[in-house]
Amino acid sequence: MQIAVVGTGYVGLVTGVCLSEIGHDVTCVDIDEQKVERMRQGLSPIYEPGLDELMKANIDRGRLHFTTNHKEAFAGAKAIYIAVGTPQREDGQADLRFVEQVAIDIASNIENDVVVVTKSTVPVGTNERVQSIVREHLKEDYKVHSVSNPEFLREGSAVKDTFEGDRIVIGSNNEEAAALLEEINRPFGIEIFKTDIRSAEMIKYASNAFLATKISFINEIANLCEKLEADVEDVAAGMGLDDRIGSKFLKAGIGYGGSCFPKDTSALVQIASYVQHDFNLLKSVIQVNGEQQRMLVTKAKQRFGSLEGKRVAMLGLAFKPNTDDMREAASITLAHELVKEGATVVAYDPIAADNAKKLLPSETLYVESPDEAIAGADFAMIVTEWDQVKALTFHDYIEKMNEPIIFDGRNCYSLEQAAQHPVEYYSVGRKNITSRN
Ligand SMILES: NC(=O)C1=CN([C@@H]2O[C@H](COP(=O)(O)OP(=O)(O)OC[C@H]3O[C@@H](n4cnc5c(N)ncnc54)[C@H](O)[C@@H]3O)[C@@H](O)[C@H]2O)C=CC1
Ligand SMILES: O=C(O)[C@H]1O[C@H](OP(=O)(O)OP(=O)(O)OC[C@H]2O[C@@H](n3ccc(=O)[nH]c3=O)[C@H](O)[C@@H]2O)[C@H](O)[C@@H](O)[C@@H]1O
Repeated sequence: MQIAVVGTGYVGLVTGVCLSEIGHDVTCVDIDEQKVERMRQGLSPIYEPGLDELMKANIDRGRLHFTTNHKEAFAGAKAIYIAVGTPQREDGQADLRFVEQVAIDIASNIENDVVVVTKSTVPVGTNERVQSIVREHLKEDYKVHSVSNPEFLREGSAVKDTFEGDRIVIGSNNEEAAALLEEINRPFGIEIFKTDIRSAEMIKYASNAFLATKISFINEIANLCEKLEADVEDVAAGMGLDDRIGSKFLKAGIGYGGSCFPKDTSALVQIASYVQHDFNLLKSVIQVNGEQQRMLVTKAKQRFGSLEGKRVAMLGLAFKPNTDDMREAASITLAHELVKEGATVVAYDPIAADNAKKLLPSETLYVESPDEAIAGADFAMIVTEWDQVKALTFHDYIEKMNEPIIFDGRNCYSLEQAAQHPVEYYSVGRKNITSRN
């Protein structure tokens, strides 16, 4: 089937590429000319394992095209996917400017009936608004129906998640439009869950809010474990054995970052407030996360008193491994706090360093390897659990650092290992190892 995808970020590009892989003829359109030029050559503008190969293969098969021209992209398309950003506005609301612009782009450029599929994460009621905007701006009488088809992929495993997702949600108030979406998605072989438009929109926010809640919950338990001398890794493992709880998303750490949990939790608090609902639970989840993101600096200040003049190895910058995405990464808060306290930050990340340069303090120094980062450092902070970071041994820290003092925000090492070495090791929700001889 002929399909157009508007927006080629993490979601749009992965969606477009995967739809072409299952046999559809896909044209991706973006307003960013440089990006489109790169993609035409088979080069992905984002780091996502497996994406480049699929992109090249489908360009070669003639099933995947890129353009900056909306009319060209929409010509003959039966479905047009909206996958543009819905960033957070200052007041916490989702900014729908880009989605609304695409609705106008669709109305101005289509020359046949279409189903408009919203992949972007949008507040309840937005699909109906998109449909009205398109219909309002149409110059000819084409049939246009909206379908909500929220996306659940994770960055870093986006391609795998698209082919092996747990469900595909189709929210529609029109049977024909829903049937078209089912037909498009059937080759994925993933369970399809059909519902009305508003419930589909809510499923996306509720899912992200629930996962964020799980993370803040385990982080609060971790903070309690530290005070009560329990071990959060064992607590999470013991809890996770209960099927009703499940073991996933119970990893304590320095809080959630990324382009979605922070913005979607704030947006849901705002959505609730429009209907005079005070979403207290979610407000606490957000507050706990803010405190958790600063936790490593709090611990370092407790240990040293002043951080003035300290050289800090910051190991990992991205909000999680396998992505170059720096949006809402804890490293941003941590680096700014460290510089404010008078410390020098020496940062390492295998792929996010270029993106980080726009967000971290200008005083930050960047190095090419974890070894260079820890060389001569007064303490190390593990922010992202990259394999390259986990490959550092306690022997490396002892040999290369000024003092082997490690604040691990991701619980990368076992306490048993730490206890066998003359290091100071502070992790999350576990006892401190401070027996240095
Ligand atoms: N990043 C993620 O892992 C996930 C994101 N989402 C949601 O998907 C949506 C997209 O997110 P990302 O892919 O991260 O966004 P992004 O910000 O990486 O990419 C958006 C793209 O849309 C393009 N664009 C903006 N206006 C346009 C227009 N009028 N015509 C053509 N292109 C236009 C931009 O140039 C940009 O390339 C958001 O609503 C997000 O919440 C949902 C699930 C996962
Ligand atoms: O709406 C979205 O954009 C996406 O948001 C998340 O995906 P993503 O942000 O890519 O990454 P996750 O793997 O969920 O991690 C988010 C953050 O939570 C943290 N996290 C995750 C799991 C955990 O147990 N503990 C924990 O601290 C990670 O370190 C990271 O900072 C969801 O997992 C996706 O289903 C969703 O589609």
